[in-house]
Amino acid sequence: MKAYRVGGAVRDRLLGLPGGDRDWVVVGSTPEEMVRAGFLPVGKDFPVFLHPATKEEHALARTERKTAPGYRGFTFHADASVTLEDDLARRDFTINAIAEDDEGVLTDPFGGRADIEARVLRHVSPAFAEDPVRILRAARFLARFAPLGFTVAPETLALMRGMVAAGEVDHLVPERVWQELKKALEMPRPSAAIALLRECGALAKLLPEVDALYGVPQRPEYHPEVDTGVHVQMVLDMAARLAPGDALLGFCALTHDLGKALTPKAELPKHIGHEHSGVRPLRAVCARYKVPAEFAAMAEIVCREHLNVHRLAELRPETVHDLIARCDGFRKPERIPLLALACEADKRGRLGREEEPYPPGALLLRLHVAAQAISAGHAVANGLQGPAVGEWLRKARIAAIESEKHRD
Ligand SMILES: Nc1ncnc2c1ncn2[C@@H]1O[C@H](COP(=O)(O)OP(=O)(O)OP(=O)(O)O)[C@@H](O)[C@H]1O
Repeated sequence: MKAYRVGGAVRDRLLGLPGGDRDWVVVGSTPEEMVRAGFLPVGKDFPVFLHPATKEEHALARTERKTAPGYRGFTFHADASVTLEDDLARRDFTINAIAEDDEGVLTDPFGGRADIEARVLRHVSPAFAEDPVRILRAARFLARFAPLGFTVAPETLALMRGMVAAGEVDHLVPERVWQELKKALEMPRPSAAIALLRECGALAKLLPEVDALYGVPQRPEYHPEVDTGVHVQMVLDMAARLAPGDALLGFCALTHDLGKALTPKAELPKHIGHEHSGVRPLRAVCARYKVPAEFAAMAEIVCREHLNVHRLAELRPETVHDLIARCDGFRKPERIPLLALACEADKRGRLGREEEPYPPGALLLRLHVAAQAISAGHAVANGLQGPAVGEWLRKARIAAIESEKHRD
């Protein structure tokens, strides 16, 4: 038996990025032999084992055969006769289909190294079209590597378009879409993922609410980029810049303006009430992909409140209090910094406004901290009970917001 490093670890090293030896492929072995050698079996669908000492994943070299539509319709074949090249041939992108042995010798039958140098994401073989998840993986890898100059090979984009046209993405299960989308939102340039999904037609199928934002104009004095889809892409990248790797913020950025696609044509380029009309499509997205509850709740807060936060300095203290209360920001204080960041990303995700400061963000944090410092314990200490506690608390918090607002 012989083990080779494969996949992301080899790719990242060739790109000069840090990363460990995570994944291995084992050639010329059988499951029984792996177990005899002390490896721990972990794979449900195909033979994957953990190294007894390093706990790194070792998969038996395998081939795969498509048996049904969708990403689940595969049968795998793994025995001692499967070669390294066979295994690399079933992988998604050439840059992920390079193996390295213990002496550092590379096996690269599909030109992965050349594509790393040329910064190209290219599919390994036409079998790419058999698994629609790969469309989402392409989007995720582009969101990750676009800052390094990567683009998608034209023939890969054409293949992806063909897959979408053939209805392949209709077979994707929601969990898998969400998992990949969430990962894309953790990457440094999530806009590249959304743009690629749009280019191949997958966005219209998977997230029609987002796709519908392209071509919707906004007032140029507020939005020099004009197009709402372009704005959302800019907000996504600004969010990734403000809080790298934060998918929750990324999801808020992606969905904050969904209401703008619903503005009646006669009202354009104004979008009066979009913060309310956006809630319905947002809920539809969350239901479709079983988005985690806190993602759904936070995205709804950002959708509803972003205009209020932008004009926070003009709001009366009781209005600020009620805004924080609507976010449940006294019981879940971590929501308020996130709201502030999302609103900052919205304001700075505009053409030519990227480096502008965002004073409402810091103000919201200050007012929240001041109000949060007053607790029910203070009311009880003052001898209050029952509903009087809540009333006292609201008044005391409003007063705290007022005095904090006038502090400087
Ligand atoms: N759906 C798929 N189709 C084809 N090959 C795949 C697929 N999923 C994973 N692979 C292969 O398995 C390897 C490991 O997959 P994984 O999802 O861990 O990504 P990775 O390339 O290691 O990147 P990361 O650094 O994000 O882990 C990939 O590099 C690729 O060769």
